[in-house]
Amino acid sequence: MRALIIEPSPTYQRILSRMLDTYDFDMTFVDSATAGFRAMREHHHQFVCVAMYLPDLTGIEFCQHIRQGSINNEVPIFIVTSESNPELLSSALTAGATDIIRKDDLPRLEEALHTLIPLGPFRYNISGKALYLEDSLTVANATDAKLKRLGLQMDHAFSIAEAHHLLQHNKYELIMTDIVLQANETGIDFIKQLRSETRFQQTPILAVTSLESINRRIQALQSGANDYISKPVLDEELFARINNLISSNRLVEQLTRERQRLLELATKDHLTGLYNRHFMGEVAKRRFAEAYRNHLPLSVLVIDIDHFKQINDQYGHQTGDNVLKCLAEALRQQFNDDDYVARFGGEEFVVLLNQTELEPARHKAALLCQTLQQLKPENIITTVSVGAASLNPAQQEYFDEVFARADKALYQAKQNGRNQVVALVE
Ligand SMILES: Nc1nc2c(ncn2[C@@H]2O[C@H](COP(=O)(O)OP(=O)(O)OP(=O)(O)O)[C@@H](O)[C@H]2O)c(=O)[nH]1
Repeated sequence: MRALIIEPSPTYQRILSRMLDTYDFDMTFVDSATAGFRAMREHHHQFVCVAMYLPDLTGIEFCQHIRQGSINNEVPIFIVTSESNPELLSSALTAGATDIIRKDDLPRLEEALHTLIPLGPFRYNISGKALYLEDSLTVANATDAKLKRLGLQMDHAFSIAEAHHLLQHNKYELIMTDIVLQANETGIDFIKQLRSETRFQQTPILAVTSLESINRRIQALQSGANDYISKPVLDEELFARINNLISSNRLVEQLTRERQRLLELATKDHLTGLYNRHFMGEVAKRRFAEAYRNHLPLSVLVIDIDHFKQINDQYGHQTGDNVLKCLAEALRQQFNDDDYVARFGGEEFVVLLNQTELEPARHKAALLCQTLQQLKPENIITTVSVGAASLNPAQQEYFDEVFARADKALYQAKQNGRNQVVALVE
């Protein structure tokens, strides 16, 4: 952040320097209007303090020159003066001074800065990249300079094809597009194309339109632009609109992530990442109603690790946890995406086998027993017992009933010596 202080008095230069030091400004001190103009041509300053009486001009004349010129003509200018003549002070404001700060009331400058800082681009916490589709290099370069001040890097595309090419290789926080382009292309087409792709549905799009074309602006918004800005573009308006777009999008992204995290917490078992018992219950309700309604087969496997207590006792709880995680991963890989695998608690897992009759379910479970026996998680031979049961198409059965039958089958598998499958019809 740069500040320009035009003050002929070394004493006041020192006072202002001390005061502004806390703001981390890059301060330039000069003692005449001529040197002030030169400094403004050399660098972009975020605000200017100018004394009322300078060796070459008055502060009021300095203001007039800046406001009527083309270099940083919207910069906030504070006239710092001991002058109390109301007419003179009023003419300073008319000339374009942002505010008058009396030298016996310098803390007011700090207050003014506090209200000013929210207006400047430096208050925006923006970073990342923007893409600008614009067929004029001059306009693109000018915009690039503005976006840099805001903290955004800009890639420029002359055509829609070029923009798509850049989009394939870069991630953009913001896409800006001019509406009228060359070769019969329009920004409206580009916006529509972007919005038809899932990955760009959330990306903020800012349309740049000419001031008079109200229809174009409406069309841009209807096509999916989030906002528009009219040419000639005012810096502060551009900064504010870009900031709004990017920060709202970040908020949406943050909420989506948070929602996803809460969903995971509510539906997943934290140790294995498999679905938890609660979620399985909810899914099972829907699956059973659907299967019954459409006369589709549905099976349930209840899987329990054999002698898991011994593993814990012999190798410790942490090793026991690792065995659970390893078996859970194997279960996840063993079944289709359409089958739900859940950790029901402790060392017990449940699988909902979609559109599967009892015999294929039993067969899958037998293969699973073999696979897990060979897995040797943590170098420990681990086996499982499995109970299988299926929805009886003759009766309207619910998950609880089929689960109870599979659990009974599991009990029999344990009784029969473990490491085996028992399937129960009734
Ligand atoms: N490491 C670990 N152990 C668990 C966890 N949840 C439950 N257990 C242990 O799992 C063991 C289950 O023991 P039991 O119900 O007696 O069953 P088992 O030793 O597998 O014997 P069978 O089922 O009859 O073959 C207990 O020692 C529990 O402490 C867990 O999250 N991590």
